[in-house]
Amino acid sequence: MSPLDPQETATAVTAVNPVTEAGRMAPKEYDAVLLASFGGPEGQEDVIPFLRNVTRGRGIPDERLEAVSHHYRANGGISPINQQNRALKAAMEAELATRGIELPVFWGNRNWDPYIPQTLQEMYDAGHRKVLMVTTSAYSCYSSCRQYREDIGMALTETGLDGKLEVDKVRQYFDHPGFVEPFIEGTAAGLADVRAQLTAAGTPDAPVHILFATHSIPTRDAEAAGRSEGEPRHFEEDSAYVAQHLATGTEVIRRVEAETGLTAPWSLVYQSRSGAPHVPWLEPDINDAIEELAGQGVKGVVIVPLGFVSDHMEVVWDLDTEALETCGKLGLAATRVPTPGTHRKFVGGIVDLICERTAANNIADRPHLTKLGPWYDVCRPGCCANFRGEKPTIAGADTSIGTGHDPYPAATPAAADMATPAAGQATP
Ligand SMILES: CC1=C(CCC(=O)O)c2cc3nc(cc4[nH]c(cc5[nH]c(cc1n2)c(C)c5CCC(=O)O)c(CCC(=O)O)c4C)C(CCC(=O)O)=C3C
Ligand SMILES: [Fe+2]
Repeated sequence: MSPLDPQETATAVTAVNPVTEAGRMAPKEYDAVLLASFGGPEGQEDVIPFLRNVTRGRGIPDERLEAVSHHYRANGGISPINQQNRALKAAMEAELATRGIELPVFWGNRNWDPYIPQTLQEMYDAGHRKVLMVTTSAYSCYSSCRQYREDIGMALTETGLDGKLEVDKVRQYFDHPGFVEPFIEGTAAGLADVRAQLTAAGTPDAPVHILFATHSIPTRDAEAAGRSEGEPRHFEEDSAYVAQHLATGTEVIRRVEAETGLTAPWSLVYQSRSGAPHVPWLEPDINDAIEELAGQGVKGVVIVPLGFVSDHMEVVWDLDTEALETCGKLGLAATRVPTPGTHRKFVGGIVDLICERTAANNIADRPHLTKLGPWYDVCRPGCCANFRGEKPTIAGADTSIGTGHDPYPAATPAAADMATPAAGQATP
């Protein structure tokens, strides 16, 4: 339940969507785009240095890192993510050129070459001064939002570019049609595929279940996701991260049924949990959910990697290897739906997200498919908190690094009830 007094909530709800003028930046003449991503190793010799980068500052011994490297080791030490980002960058360049927009795209990673500080330096040396960052993370949480903003803040500090180079970021795009529509297409095709597998097996009417899969995160991070200091709004699920996934999943199901007549019960499940066992992370794990569904008589599963932008290691290993193996072991028909990747609609959507920041527009007109959006250009104070200590951070109301002005009006934004309906959601 919400920590808010229900009465207070009821009177405070002035709009379903709290993203009014607050949290939006004025249009700006950006002169370059930064595609920022996670990065991944490109050979066996990169694996441990990469994992040291991911876990930097936590003093994790190499033996422990070796233990979590098996999926990279099994794939020749190569993560698919860098190739996918090279392809996404090329597709963004082509789409910008088609629209006659002269904005060069640069690429930088948080954890592997090309690293963000060197890319920012390269951008500055090429004469760029106003940079708009697009990240390969769609939702709100520390790992997908604030950590990118911190890494830019630290890169500006370490390169001495703070005050010389402005870096802003596009909003979290979990409910942008460019991100969601490829999943709608994929889920429709996946349902048809699993139904066809069951028909071929002589059980055309057997129960099927849709699993929306996303990265598990510590519950403490989930609770801090998208939540700002002192703002009296709440999410029914106590987490913007969870609420955003449920709202997006709800919309995928609605559209698939409207467009194809196909549907099935669904749930949100989590994958790729790491960290100490006593620290609570979001559950259920996808493999546990699949076992439970099989126990309830489900015969087919459609796995939708709703939390991810490309078919990187967490998708090809944790879903295609582990989760599909779990399905195979239990005799379930199964398929894994593609991520947006370089889908025409996703690339077009990314360019739309860039364009909405360069020209004046009304917030209400910004594309968004759930009542949680459109998300903020500038995070509110404390949003997606880092419990490991403050760092210089861009694109937030609680920082001045990297941006030209404070976009916040004096008045605080109206409170709003951000609870999402989880209609149709079944618990496996
Ligand atoms: C929410 C989220 C996303 C989705 C949003 C987004 O896409 O950004 C994501 C993506 C990714 N996570 C990735 C890889 C890793 N994540 C790790 C560890 C962690 N992730 C976390 C969260 C997330 N992670 C968390 C809370 C941790 C533990 C704490 C920490 O260590 O910060 C570790 C350390 C080893 C381990 O703990 O297993 C690795 C190697 C790769 C690259 C894949 C490739 O190479 O193709 C990608 C795209
Ligand atoms: Fe991760």
